[in-house]
Amino acid sequence: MLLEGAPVAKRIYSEIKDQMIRFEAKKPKLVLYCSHPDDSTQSYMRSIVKRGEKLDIPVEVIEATEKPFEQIMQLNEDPAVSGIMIMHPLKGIDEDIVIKSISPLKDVEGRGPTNLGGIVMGEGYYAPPTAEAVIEILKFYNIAIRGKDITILGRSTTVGKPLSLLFLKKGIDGTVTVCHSRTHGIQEKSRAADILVSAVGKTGFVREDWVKEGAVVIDVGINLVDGKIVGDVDFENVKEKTIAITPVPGGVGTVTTAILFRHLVESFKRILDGGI
Ligand SMILES: Nc1nc(=O)c2c([nH]1)NC[C@@H]1CN(c3ccc(C(=O)N[C@@H](CCC(=O)O)C(=O)O)cc3)C=[N+]21
Repeated sequence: MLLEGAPVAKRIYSEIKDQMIRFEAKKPKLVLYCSHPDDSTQSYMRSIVKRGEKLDIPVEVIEATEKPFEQIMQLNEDPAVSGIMIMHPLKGIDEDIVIKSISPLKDVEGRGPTNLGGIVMGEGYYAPPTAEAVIEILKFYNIAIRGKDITILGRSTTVGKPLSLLFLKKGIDGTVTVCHSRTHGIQEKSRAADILVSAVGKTGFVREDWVKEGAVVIDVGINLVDGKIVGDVDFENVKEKTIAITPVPGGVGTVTTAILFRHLVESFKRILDGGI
């Protein structure tokens, strides 16, 4: 089975549109805060802006000045702003400090300590959209997670670490192994997985001999090769061994953007309800 992101994203966007109707004239706004964005960041920003146009949701790009802290405080206090994304990397600015200064209510990418900590406690506002997209896809296609052996390749703050905690949540109940560059026997640990998630950022990282027969493979990798997007998984060879696999492009990435906008609308509702 090919786990395409489009039908998952479509359902999320239709839920968003239903909610937008109820808001009438009022609208959420997303701010993309950047400093000299690189090619890959610019391409992501363009695709978010385009999606905003489709949904009739304003997306504003703001360039960092020499006073980032003041800028973020102003965005935190502005009731017209529902969500703030700090585009990575922020060149010439300490990104960690800027991230920590976003109001947790507007941190729609779940990058700050309050939202990240919330995942451990099981009651966070926003989990990182890419991590959430993985769970969303598995649920959409009715792939059982409870009690399964899951191996995650990569321990990033945006995917590997938060995703491991989402898999551990009560009601999801996976058993997780997280591998990284210092892991011994990474191939064996990958081969042991019922569900293998790759979030490494290296083309061709997962080969067919890394995958158990009948496994589910989720490719989170977004690698630019000759201007084209390619995942971490050697798709053509690996797919023969799987019962289900995500394509790149058209898989997890498609759902990520949808979840980002879902968080934005949630934030808008919270702020309307006086949650700010
Ligand atoms: N705060 C922050 N969050 C990020 O998530 C983030 C970032 N900064 N900085 C840059 C990197 C790079 N990145 C991309 C994501 C999607 C595409 C992309 O091309 N996506 C396709 C779909 C890809 C697919 O279908 O798999 C699209 O949106 O149409 C490119 C690049 C995000 N990043």
